[in-house]
Amino acid sequence: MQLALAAQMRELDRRTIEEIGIPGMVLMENAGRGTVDLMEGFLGPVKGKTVCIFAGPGNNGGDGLVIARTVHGLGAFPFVFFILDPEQLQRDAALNFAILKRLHLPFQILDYSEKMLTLIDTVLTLNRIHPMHSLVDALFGTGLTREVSGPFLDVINCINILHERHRLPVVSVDIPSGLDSDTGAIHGAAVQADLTVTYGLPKPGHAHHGGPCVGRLERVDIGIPPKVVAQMKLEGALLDHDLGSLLRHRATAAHKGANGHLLILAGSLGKTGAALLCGQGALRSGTGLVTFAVPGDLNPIFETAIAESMSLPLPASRGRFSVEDHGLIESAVQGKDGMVVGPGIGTEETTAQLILRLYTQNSCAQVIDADALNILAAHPEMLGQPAGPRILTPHPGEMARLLGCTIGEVQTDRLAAARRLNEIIGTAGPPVVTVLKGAGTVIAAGSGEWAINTSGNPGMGTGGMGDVLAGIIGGLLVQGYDPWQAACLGVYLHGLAADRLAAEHPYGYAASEVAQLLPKIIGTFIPPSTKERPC
Ligand SMILES: NC(=O)C1=CN([C@@H]2O[C@H](COP(=O)(O)OP(=O)(O)OC[C@H]3O[C@@H](n4cnc5c(N)ncnc54)[C@H](O)[C@@H]3O)[C@@H](O)[C@H]2O)[C@H](O)CC1
Ligand SMILES: [K+]
Repeated sequence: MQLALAAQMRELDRRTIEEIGIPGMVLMENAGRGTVDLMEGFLGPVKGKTVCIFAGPGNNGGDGLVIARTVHGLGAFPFVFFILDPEQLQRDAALNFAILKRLHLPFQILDYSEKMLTLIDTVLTLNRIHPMHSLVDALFGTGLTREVSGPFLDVINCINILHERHRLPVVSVDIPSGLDSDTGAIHGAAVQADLTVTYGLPKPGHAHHGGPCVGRLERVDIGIPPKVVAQMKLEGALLDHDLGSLLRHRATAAHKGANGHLLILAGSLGKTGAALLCGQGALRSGTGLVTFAVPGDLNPIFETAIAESMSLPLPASRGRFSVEDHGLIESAVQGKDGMVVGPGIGTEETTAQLILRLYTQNSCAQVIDADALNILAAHPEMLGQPAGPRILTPHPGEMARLLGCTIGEVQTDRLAAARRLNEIIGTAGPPVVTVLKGAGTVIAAGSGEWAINTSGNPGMGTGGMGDVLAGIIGGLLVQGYDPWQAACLGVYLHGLAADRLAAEHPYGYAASEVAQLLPKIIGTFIPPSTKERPC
């Protein structure tokens, strides 16, 4: 499913209205009526119930007025709270306010002196007269431009009190008010919705940071012609179930050599587990062959740990990787289809020199994770010299070190952070993809595409989860998926496996279980392969 930034949504509106000729009132009418259909589908019929609409100063408020009129037509009792003087409303919203007045639908203007308790009492009184169907948050949509304050802040807090303390259902129009539709940042306070109904296309703010305010997300087609959307060449997308169509099922005659060979440079004394989890992720993603290049003294561990893999002991590396083994690794890379570099390797100087040489001299596609990222962060001058395709998989802390900023700055606009790293590495050279992990993992390609993941859950915040992800992405890479596809599929499938485990084990699960479950998750996307008839 494509995603639209606020500015892109406004441009879609403009083209639809000015170039195609569909009036904005039609779009607003479709938005409001479509929202009521979904409200009834989610919360039951509105007939005989109260619906309180909180209307803001723009078109989001205008949508709320269409909703008020629509539920009234269905036998409900709408009550509109305006936060600012509705006589100031413009264009389509003003037209809908004029209609509301002609229909004598009840409304109240919450002047600045209004105390939250008065508003709460009013709503609870209405709830006693006709039971509340829902509170409709039509304060702000894609037009939010700054911190909410004053009466808007009071009303958002009031809606959340009515939601949390009095259990009144909340429906947000287009996006929960207070949430930035582009970045998912909360500007002061945000409505906690049970249902969010968005228009045209979903926005990044619905998915960033896992969308905790959004509740269930539904979409209304308000009549923007597909041709107008296609002409916009939107680059953003949600990673969702549609992604499964990328997965290829194996030809019956496939053999291990056909499914790629991955070289993993990971592990050091006391951190061999990270390497093994990475290998598990790769093998369970369907990789044909996995070879661990490991410090020689640690090789006995790898000889027995994963029967399906091979290991290459590095003689000069004792307990950690050494640059003296660079030549041996370069020859080991021959015949491999990709590498994963980083899990558990540490950041000793000799290891750092090795990683920097591989990054700037080796043209094989590399997934760069964990300490390899920290090594690059310590040598930012090298970032712009990738010798081949690079997929970087930082968490917010590693990203902050790579960009030389704070974690807070990374989290304020996660898409911008991922794109910034791609720019530093260079978007005109070998393909680069940045995966900024976390709730609502963001993936950005140097070529411009970007995506936000919809799978995953807080249970993933445990050791080894990133190691498994790096292995999955590396495993998909060597099976022939391009860096963008490997990153998107790896992130989505990794989160999906974790969601399945969270459902079965709410108290937690281990990273190795995510790797174990992967084949089953992949299998849900692949039709049972039709067995080729033996000739
Ligand atoms: N194609 C579509 O998606 C359609 C969307 N519709 C709805 O229109 C809104 C966007 O409307 P807009 O008037 O641009 O902005 P908002 O209503 O979101 O914001 C109102 C207004 O408020 C001012 N403002 C911004 N931030 C603050 C703040 N912190 N405090 C106070 N005031 C603030 C600013 O001037 C804004 O303009 C979209 O979300 C949909 O709900 C159409 O109805 C149908 C087509
Ligand atoms: K809203």
